[in-house]
Amino acid sequence: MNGILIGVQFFFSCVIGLYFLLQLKNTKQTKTNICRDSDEKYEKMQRMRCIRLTEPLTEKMRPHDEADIIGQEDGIKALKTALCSPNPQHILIYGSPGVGKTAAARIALEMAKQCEMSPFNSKSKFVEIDATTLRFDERSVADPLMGSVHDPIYQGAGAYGQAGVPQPKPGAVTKAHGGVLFIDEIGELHPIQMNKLLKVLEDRKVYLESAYYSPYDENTPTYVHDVFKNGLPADFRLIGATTRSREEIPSALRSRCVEIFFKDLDEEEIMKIIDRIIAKEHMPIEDTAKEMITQYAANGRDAVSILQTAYNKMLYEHASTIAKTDVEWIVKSGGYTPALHKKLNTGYYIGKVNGLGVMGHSGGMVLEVESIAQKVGTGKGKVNITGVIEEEELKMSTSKAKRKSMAYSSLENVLTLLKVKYNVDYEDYYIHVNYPSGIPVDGPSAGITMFCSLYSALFEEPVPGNIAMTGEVTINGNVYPVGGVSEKIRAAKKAGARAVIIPKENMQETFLKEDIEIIPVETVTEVIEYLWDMPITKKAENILHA
Ligand SMILES: Nc1ncnc2c1ncn2[C@@H]1O[C@H](COP(=O)(O)OP(=O)(O)OP(=O)(O)O)[C@@H](O)[C@H]1O
Repeated sequence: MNGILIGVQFFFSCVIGLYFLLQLKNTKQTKTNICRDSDEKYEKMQRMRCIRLTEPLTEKMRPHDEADIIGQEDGIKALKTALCSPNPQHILIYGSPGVGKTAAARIALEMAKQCEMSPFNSKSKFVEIDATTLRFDERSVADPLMGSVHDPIYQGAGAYGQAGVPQPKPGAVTKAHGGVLFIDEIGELHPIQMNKLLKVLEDRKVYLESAYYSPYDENTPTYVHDVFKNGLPADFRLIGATTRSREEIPSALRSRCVEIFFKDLDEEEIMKIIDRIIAKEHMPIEDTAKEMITQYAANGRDAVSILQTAYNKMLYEHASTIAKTDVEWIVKSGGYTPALHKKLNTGYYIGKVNGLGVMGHSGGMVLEVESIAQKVGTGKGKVNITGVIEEEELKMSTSKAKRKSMAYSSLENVLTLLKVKYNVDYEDYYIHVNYPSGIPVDGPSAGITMFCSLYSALFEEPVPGNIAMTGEVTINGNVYPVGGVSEKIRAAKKAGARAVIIPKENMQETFLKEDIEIIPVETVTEVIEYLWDMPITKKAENILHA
């Protein structure tokens, strides 16, 4: 009996021994396979690292210091003011694509690092992230912005996974600790991500959560306990860039940031960007080709890209210089459209006046208005207006409302003013006011232009073609202040205006240094006196009773 038992025991011992021997062999085999696979992949990666294409021109020509950024002097000054101080502020940059927002933000941090009183130092990082690539994940399994926790259920057989310990993964807010977090297209952040970001800006740390974490678990390393107890550090300054308008950005974010506007680049500025590249890269190019690029490039990135294609074409065709025909071919095949830059002329026109407007990020622009007025008999008149927005939809937090466009209301105000103060009964006239630019006009600032245009048409008073104006007109003939006057003055100057009429309340000391005559006015009477150099009532009476 004993012999049988010993035999059975021996048999099972052999089976168990064999089992473990096989397991050991398998493990060794798997390890060998993994090592072989890893070696092959490592070698492949090293081979890939040896392959390098040449650096694209856009990378090579990335601005490296303040002087390299063209046309954004005001924006850079504002960035420096906000960042180079003992107490740097969060910043929001508005502007069209490719006008230097990212480049300026990078340079601003470098400048702040040189600043003695700045809390930034040589180790301060610039962490760049694009909000359009940040997917919102309700379970926060992977959150590259805030950071996430890899719970044991997702970790598989890793060391933390086997020990059942949740593993914190820092996000961009922690990686940017002590430096700048740059979020491109910040307006595209999901509202929940935006709220989380606002909380981090306030706490200057980020708290992570996990159902797998237990403060009493002795297996959990001290680092993980510390993260769950005290949060991950996230003390950074935010620079958000957006191509959206101010109204589209949540006010909670805006109120925590300094808002800076980057303007669109004009032909002269695009030319400076081109000249900088040509000088650095020693590119041979015809002057007419350069001029054509400035007409078609909507921003700095476009200019660099057109130039690079033209240069490649020249090399490919073994030509000796970039010709205008090369650029013509590129703009045609690339579907580029030319930018319209209105130039004023010095003639005198009846019914034609230069107004000024502000469009999105493009800054100020000259908007022409033309009017005709024909007497058609008592009560037989008609008033037409074209080229303006007729109706506007207003979105309020709880409801939507429609209202007549401000340009429409301006026309009604002007007609009332002409009737009451200047005895012009518009019901007796066929009147047509037109904004020919193709850009729908809205806003009260069209008032003064409409008034002068109609006045000129009614009283046949020619208006100088090199004067521009902006201002709201009331039914009593007062000129009220409007927005965007600095941009409008800049646009008038660029268009070659001799003088700009603005509301007196908008007048600033800095305008006196501008290389253009600024005429501040409080009433339309002052405008008329300036334009036609004689007291209005007398002249109007002369014409009306002729
Ligand atoms: N104002 C400028 N001065 C000089 N170069 C510029 C300017 N704007 C753009 N560029 C050129 O275009 C490239 C792209 O600019 P950048 O990425 O800074 O633009 P951005 O405004 O951040 O655009 P996006 O909103 O598309 O990210 C730069 O590397 C530079 O070569």
